[in-house]
Amino acid sequence: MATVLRWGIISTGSIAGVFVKDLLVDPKTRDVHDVVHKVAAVASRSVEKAQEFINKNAGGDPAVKAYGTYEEVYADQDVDAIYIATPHTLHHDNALDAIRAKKHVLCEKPVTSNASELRALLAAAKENGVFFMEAMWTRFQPLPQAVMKLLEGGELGAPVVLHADLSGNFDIHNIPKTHRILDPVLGGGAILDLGPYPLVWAIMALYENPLNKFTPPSNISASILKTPLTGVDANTSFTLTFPKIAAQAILSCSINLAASSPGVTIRCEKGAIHVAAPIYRPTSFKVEYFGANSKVVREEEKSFEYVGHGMHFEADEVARCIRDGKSESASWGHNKSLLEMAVFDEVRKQGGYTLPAGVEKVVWPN
Ligand SMILES: NC(=O)C1=CN([C@@H]2O[C@H](COP(=O)(O)OP(=O)(O)OC[C@H]3O[C@@H](n4cnc5c(N)ncnc54)[C@H](OP(=O)(O)O)[C@@H]3O)[C@@H](O)[C@H]2O)C=CC1
Ligand SMILES: O=C1OC[C@@H](O)[C@H](O)[C@H]1O
Repeated sequence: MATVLRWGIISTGSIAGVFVKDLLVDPKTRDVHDVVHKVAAVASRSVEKAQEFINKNAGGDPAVKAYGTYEEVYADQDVDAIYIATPHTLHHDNALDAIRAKKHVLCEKPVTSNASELRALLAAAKENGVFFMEAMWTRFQPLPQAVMKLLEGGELGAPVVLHADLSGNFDIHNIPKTHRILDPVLGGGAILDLGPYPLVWAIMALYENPLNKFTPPSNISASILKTPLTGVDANTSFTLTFPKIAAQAILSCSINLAASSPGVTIRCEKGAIHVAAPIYRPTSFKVEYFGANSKVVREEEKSFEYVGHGMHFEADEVARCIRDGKSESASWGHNKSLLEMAVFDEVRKQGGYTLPAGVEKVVWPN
């Protein structure tokens, strides 16, 4: 018998719609038979919006409850886990409310505004005995897992330099300054919104490399160009050095440029892997194998297809962890989110990007 996980959805924004549609994809289409997902309730700041969202993304299913406050979904006894998809700077408060109501939580990336907020949430999750995970969906998709397996297999030798970029052209001169990508109150800018993706590739390929033994980067160097429109970071680059495996990650993100492809290149001693954009849900990659003098002697292309957008893989992980009584995922556990937030704190510190007073609910260092 498959385990049924009953979800409560917080917010009716664009990614919440994609997530709900993925929850409703039949798990058998991805050869999953042990867990299934049920959308039990949707909460918005307006009950009409919640109902419209259900009509649009869940076929108007009358079994899905529409709420006009987030508190109602936290209190609903028919909800097991909450998916939080509000703007970044609201994640801490929304997740804390859910945790205090003893709900398991899957919280969109970036999990919080800073590492101190995350530490506070993890303490609350422990105290309340609930599962907590950042929605780092890329980590659970088939292609990144195949790339990790290839790197671990050793045929390409050790990874030496990883390049990863995620850019998106948000048309920043023509959108309102209150748009979440531009508004510092909502944690706007490239690093918090797009930065998680180049970073997750560095974590998967370098930090999680078995020879690295989860040794954190010894050095983080960052540079930020802010937009005069609102002062959020428009173009950010950062490098991480992993001394244990003598490897470096060169990472970048921009909100005023289209994505380039390949978005990730992993250069190893005996070959290279090129991952086609978009790096948050890639569907193809190319492997080059080097011969003498590092000349490419063989190339292979791999592609991946599945029904849905790819957010259901992380949802399956949440369902299995909760079924098994776990407090965190082994694949994207608390330490990896903590590393991510520590890197972003450092990048913002070096680049001089501070959020307005009061936006961060717990302020570093704590
Ligand atoms: N995993 C992924 O691929 C993606 C993840 N994300 C992440 O998801 C989060 C939401 O992004 P996205 O869906 O694009 O955002 P949207 O702006 O589309 O939606 C955010 C929703 O949050 C709710 N909300 C609550 N308070 C506020 C507020 N003060 N200002 C604005 N909205 C508010 C609103 O829903 P309501 O009115 O119903 O309460 C709103 O619709 C971000 O943290 C982002 O990083 C975003 C895109 C892709
Ligand atoms: O998570 C995300 O992935 C895709 C981007 O376009 C989006 O802004 C971001 O939040």
